[in-house]
Amino acid sequence: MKSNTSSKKKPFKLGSKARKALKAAQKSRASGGEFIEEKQTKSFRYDEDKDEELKRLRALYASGAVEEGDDEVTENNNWHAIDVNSQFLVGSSEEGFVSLEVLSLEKEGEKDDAKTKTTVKKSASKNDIDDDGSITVRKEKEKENDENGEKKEATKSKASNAKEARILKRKKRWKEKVEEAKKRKRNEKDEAKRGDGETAGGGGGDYENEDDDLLGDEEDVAAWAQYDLHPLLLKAIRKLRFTSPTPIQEKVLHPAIKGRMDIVGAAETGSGKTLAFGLPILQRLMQDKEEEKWYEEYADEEKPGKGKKHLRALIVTPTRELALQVAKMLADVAIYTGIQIAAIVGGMSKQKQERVLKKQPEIIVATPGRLWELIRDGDKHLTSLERLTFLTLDEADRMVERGHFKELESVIKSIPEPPETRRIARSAKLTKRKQPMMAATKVSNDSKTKKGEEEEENEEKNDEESEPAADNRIMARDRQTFVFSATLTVPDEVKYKLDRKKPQASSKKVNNGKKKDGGGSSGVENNNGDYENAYRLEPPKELASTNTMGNLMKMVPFYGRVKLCDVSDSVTKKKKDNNPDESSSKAMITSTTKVASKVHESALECTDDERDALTLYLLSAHAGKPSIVFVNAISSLRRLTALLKLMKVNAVGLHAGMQQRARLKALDRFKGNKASALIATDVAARGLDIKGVELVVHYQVPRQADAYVHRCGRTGRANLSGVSVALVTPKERSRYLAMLAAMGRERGFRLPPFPVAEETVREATKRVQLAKRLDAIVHKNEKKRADKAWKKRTAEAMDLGLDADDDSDFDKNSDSDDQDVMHFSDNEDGVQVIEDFESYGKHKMKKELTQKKLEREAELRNVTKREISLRNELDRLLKTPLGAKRQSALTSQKFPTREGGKQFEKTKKMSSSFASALDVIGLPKESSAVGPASAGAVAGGATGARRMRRM
Ligand SMILES: Nc1ncnc2c1ncn2[C@@H]1O[C@H](COP(=O)(O)OP(=O)(O)OP(=O)(O)O)[C@@H](O)[C@H]1O
Repeated sequence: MKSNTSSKKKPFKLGSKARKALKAAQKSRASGGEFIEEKQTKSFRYDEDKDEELKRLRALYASGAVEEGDDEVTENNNWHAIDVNSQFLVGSSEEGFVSLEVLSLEKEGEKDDAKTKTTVKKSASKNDIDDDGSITVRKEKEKENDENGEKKEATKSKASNAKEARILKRKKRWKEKVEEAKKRKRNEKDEAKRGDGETAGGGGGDYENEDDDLLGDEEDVAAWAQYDLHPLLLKAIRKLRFTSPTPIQEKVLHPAIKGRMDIVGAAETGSGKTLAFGLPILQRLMQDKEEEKWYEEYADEEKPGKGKKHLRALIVTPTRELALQVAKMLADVAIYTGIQIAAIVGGMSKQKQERVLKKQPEIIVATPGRLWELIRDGDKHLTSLERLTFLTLDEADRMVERGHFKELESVIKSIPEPPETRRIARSAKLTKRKQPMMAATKVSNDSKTKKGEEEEENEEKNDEESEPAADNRIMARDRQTFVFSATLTVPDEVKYKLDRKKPQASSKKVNNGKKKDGGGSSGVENNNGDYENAYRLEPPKELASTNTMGNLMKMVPFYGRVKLCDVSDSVTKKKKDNNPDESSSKAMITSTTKVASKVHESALECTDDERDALTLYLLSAHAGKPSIVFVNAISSLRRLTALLKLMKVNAVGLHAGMQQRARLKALDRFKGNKASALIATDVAARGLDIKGVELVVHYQVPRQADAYVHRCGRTGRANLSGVSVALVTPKERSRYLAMLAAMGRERGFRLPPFPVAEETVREATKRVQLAKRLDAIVHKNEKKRADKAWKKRTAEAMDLGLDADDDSDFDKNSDSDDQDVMHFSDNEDGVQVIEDFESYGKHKMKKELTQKKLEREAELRNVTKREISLRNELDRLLKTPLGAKRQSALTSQKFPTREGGKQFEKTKKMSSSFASALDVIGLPKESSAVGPASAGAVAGGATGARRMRRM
């Protein structure tokens, strides 16, 4: 519809409502209308053909991209769609003026015949609609006092009231529908999540139709804008409430996403490394999806490899639980994208995992053992790695340890070299061009949103021609390698490889179409400060066979420029600051071990016997909240867990010797607050992200400093505080000191002592002693019961035909008896056979067993009595909470270092932050109080501070 040209314009006075209306009309004018004045009526003639926004909306609708309820797509500054159906697009303005637009829209093809009709109406209660498509702006009737005008107003207002009522009714209906649809979508999503435990990942990537309640407030994720992340990733980030990137993410995302560089990254535990390598992967996959769409829409040819789902990213982690956690984290971020992520770990059904692999997930997070097993078995998805774009080693330093290295090496060897591609910014451009669709919420009234195809083609040509040299001219292998850990060391021999003067053999520079051999660094490196640590590594010709970190670094194929990202706030960094001449690469990533800054470390000197009591003391002080106790051996774990359970501590064990199902169940119980203490070996030391853990106890000093750092890292994560307490016996002292030295701590540095109430510790000791006695009996009885069951089964298998009574004889047979009777060995088939049985004779055996019957039954009865009485005694003690009877501070007899404390000035220096950290873990105020008075006994008298002997 063409606009009427304006008649002469007269100045007029408007009320506040009308002024508002006028403002809106003027805005609309900018998008294609014209303000006119007719008699007493000030009208805005609306020329919809000139309205770019309207055109865009119509095109969206015609293409089927917009459906009812998709107001997120059609929203703009002036108004947003409130209803879309086959006939009408109804919009309302936030300004309150253009309250309604009824646009009849045609599907493509019908365009020529159908007429588009637009009616825009005043928003105030007395709105006017002009059938010719004009917006009418009126002065308020009372103020105008024009008779004719009044008459007109009256008529119009009647008509408009009726219409308004209809519109309101329609609005209401629409709102209900939208709510219903949203609810349905949410339910569907929840169900999909519950139902598909095998592969995690987003649900379809149809972002135009996504639930819109998460979009809108761009402020929440504004800090991420610099990385041009795909809107669906941003949407998930916003949902996760990650308002800004963490330091390691800040450092990594630019070079990894925009520079497509390889990354060697070190950052303290709990600092968000998973997303530092996860986001570049997801972003690239989304870019590729956009590119595929572009090919579909614009290009004559099909995108190479289209239709096939390839494995695009392989992430290897040292433990199964970590693999599952990483997969879950990525799935959370990929929730809206349709990207499929699967975890392939040992201890779970291989068949099930093969089924998962048949779905061809784009991202796999795996442990090396099972991964190699499946590759060796020739799994199709895992052996078609020609499009593998990302190889990530999480906790890389752990990979070089025993048990992982060989398998990892085999996996890496099995990955073919990636194809060489020209690195161009095309995908980025495509993404940019498609952004209006993806981020339609951000679309402004900019009239450039839609371009003719010809125009686009030209633009693309120009783009490519005018592409910045650095982006357009590098031939690069299309694979990025990420190596991450909190405790990463790159030895000098490997750093030598990072010599910037060595160009990568497979890299070629393309300069204005002419290929040149890469010579020197100048052309290769980006002068942008972001990439100041950019290096190229030669891909290794021979893979290393010995398991050192250096060899891992040699074994890992770096095909592109490598960026070293170290935000571990290391000692070596300080060294670097003092020596600015030193190459940054050489100074960084040498920081082996650094405990996360939010973890308050402490130590407690104790004897072997005291370990259990102190552990009980610490767990009780922190009762009800999740704590982790790390032990060095499975046997210690079993004993301690049983002991704690007897003392009514809700403890659960986790170690590598457990069935995978039991491992996951234990972890689930702990995560779900069904157990308050996790007793674990170092299998749980790395990577596990368990919310709310505030206390980590090192029951024994770990064998390596990096294990200590990772153990500590289970608390103090994501900017929260936590406390670590290392129990150190005299025997462990040298290991403890070596550990401090390995962490770069100054000579003479000791961890601050953890203050304890000695009297309470003694109370704990009493309970522990009782529990130990009880445990010994329970253990013995359990063993007997197990023996009994086993012997019964064996006897049945031998067809001895024992009486019911005879069963008890087996109960009471000692191990030595058993050995006299039978000898078991494995035959070649692994089947147990009984040797010497025939020679012994069934009859003789039966008789012998019967003779011992009475005597052993009596013994069993006694044992049971003892067990019951011990249980009762312990129960009596446990009725009073630990520490409730504490009255005065006493010093330890065994540890002069814990007495008086005058000579231990360090305690005085214990920071107030440590004191408050103790508060965090719930220690009573006086026990956590530190300062001069706490040197032995704090005022109030209840606390004796244990402290480490100066060594
Ligand atoms: N940008 C962010 N903002 C807020 N929280 C974040 C952000 N990125 C990650 N997190 C959260 O921080 C926690 C730790 O992240 P992550 O597990 O990736 O740490 P990590 O550095 O890998 O730790 P570790 O070295 O122990 O494996 C997680 O709970 C994660 O959800």
